[in-house]
Amino acid sequence: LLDKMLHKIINLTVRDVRFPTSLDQHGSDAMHTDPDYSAAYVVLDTDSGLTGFGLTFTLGKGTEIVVCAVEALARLVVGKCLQEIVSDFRGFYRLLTSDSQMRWLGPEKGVIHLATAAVLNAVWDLWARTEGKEPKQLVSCIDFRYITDVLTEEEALDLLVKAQEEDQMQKEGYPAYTTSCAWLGYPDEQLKQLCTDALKSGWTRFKVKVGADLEDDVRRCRIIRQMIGPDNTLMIDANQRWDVAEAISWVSKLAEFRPLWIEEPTSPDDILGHAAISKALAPLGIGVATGEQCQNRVMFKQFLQASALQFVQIDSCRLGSVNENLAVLLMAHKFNVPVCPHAGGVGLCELVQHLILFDYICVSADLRNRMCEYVDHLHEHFTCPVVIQDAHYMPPKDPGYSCEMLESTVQRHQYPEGNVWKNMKK
Ligand SMILES: C[C@H](O)[C@@H](O)CC(=O)C(=O)O
Ligand SMILES: [Mg+2]
Repeated sequence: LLDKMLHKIINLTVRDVRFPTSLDQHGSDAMHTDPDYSAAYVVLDTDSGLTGFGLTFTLGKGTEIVVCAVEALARLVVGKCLQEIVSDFRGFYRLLTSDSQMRWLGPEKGVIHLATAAVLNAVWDLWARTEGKEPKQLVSCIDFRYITDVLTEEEALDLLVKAQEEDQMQKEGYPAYTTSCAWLGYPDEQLKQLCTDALKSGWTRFKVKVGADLEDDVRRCRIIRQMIGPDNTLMIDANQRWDVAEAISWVSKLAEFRPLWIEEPTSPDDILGHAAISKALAPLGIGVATGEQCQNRVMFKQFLQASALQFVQIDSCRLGSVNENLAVLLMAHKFNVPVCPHAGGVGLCELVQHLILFDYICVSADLRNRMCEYVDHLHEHFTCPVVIQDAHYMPPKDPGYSCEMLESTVQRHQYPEGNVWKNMKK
């Protein structure tokens, strides 16, 4: 019955929801030393009673700006029927990203693109609650504008129908790595304890934050490499801290710990810089990973064309939702570069698990050098939190895009009026 309904969107609400994670240094890195994991949280109500939930991730301050941007987009959404949107999803994506006045705020980058992600994530959630999708329908969601020189609609369809590997995911899940042991602000004792716990729970892949102080990095990488042993996997993440030459020399000094990748060594916009770093570090067996702050599919296209990354880190809230991430997954496949999604934030694990499962089942059918990030924070605030078993993401069972928060959480954490914030000086 739900499939037959038009689901007219009659209301969009957006709220500023913040979690005081900085108090415990969760999520801290060399550039973001005190993040309060936060979200602009969108709810779409329809006349049928079906509700869609979406969010985009922020670090606390400034979430109110994203909320304003979502409010500015609301008039393009409210009054539309879900069927009308999804029957020309590419057109709807363009409507949001190419409004002739608002596109000046981007286009397809920055706050306005984060807002687009929040709204479109809610639309995908709504759609996912109603029905299954065919490859052709999915390809029709992608805006190929600016990327047809590397990927056409026909090619995309061809790539999509080839892979079909669902059973293995249902049984074993998708491999994950953890970042939660080694945020930059954690003292060594905490790092050791978390690492011990993680090893006991079956984790074999670990990411460490680096980039603030070389001596600290050497000490922390030594601790973690000793604890995890020679066969487990280590990655390092500098969150854009260095210039190009500095990145090369700093990472060379950490090469003895055999990191698989250095993540975000320099400005996320510096494609040629990443290419130079990739070239310099290749002989050391260290790849470059980036993407969590890569603005759009066009940047990803150029990163791939320039061989500037060896691991594509898509982000469910930075790009224009599933629509734009589909384009990136397909381009990465074409360039034979593995996708390892970013998930360090609130709700990102919940969202991105869908994208990486889709990538495996419908695009890549390949697990070599592939894993999805996991962070162990704030899952209890979601109605359908991720399920991790033996360091693998198990496929979600509930319909939707998994980012509905408990209403009690939203009320308590709403900024600045929720109880969590009312009495806190921030
Ligand atoms: C500020 C965030 O926690 C960031 O450090 C996350 C990140 O870089 C990652 O998970 O990777
Ligand atoms: Mg990172």
